[in-house]
Amino acid sequence: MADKDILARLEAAIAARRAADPSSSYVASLNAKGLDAILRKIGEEATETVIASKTGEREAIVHETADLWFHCLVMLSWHGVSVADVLGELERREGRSGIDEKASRK
Ligand SMILES: N=c1c2ncn([C@@H]3O[C@H](COP(=O)(O)OP(=O)(O)OP(=O)(O)O)[C@@H](O)[C@H]3O)c2ncn1[C@@H]1O[C@H](COP(=O)(O)O)[C@@H](O)[C@H]1O
Repeated sequence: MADKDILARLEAAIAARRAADPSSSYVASLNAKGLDAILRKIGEEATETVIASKTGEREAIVHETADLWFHCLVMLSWHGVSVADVLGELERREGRSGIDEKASRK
């Protein structure tokens, strides 16, 4: 079972690598290319996650979802939004049915 603190460690690693040498850091190279490059990768990885899910191959689903989550963390870091902000939003929604939430918006 993986350690749930990996998200916090990965967030710290991404923050630390943003200003590194792009020739030795993928995070730095992506940041150097700019937000559009980060968003393109999220789009690619989201598509690959969908394809993996359609194949039903467990290993591919895990691999592509990890790629997607990683690139979302790079995007959050770009905007200075923390993992805690996103986890806090999920926590805020905890226990409230999506059906009820949607009905309350009408
Ligand atoms: N978790 C990851 C991680 N997941 C995926 N990737 C990289 O994401 C890239 C894009 O994945 P693709 O499958 O699309 O590969 P690709 O087609 O070669 O990529 P492109 O040419 O399209 O950019 C690959 O180079 C992967 O190695 C990651 N790179 C880094 N990390 C973490 O980030 C930390 C800092 O990394 P560096 O900035 O490289 O030091 C690392 O210690 C890791 O913990």
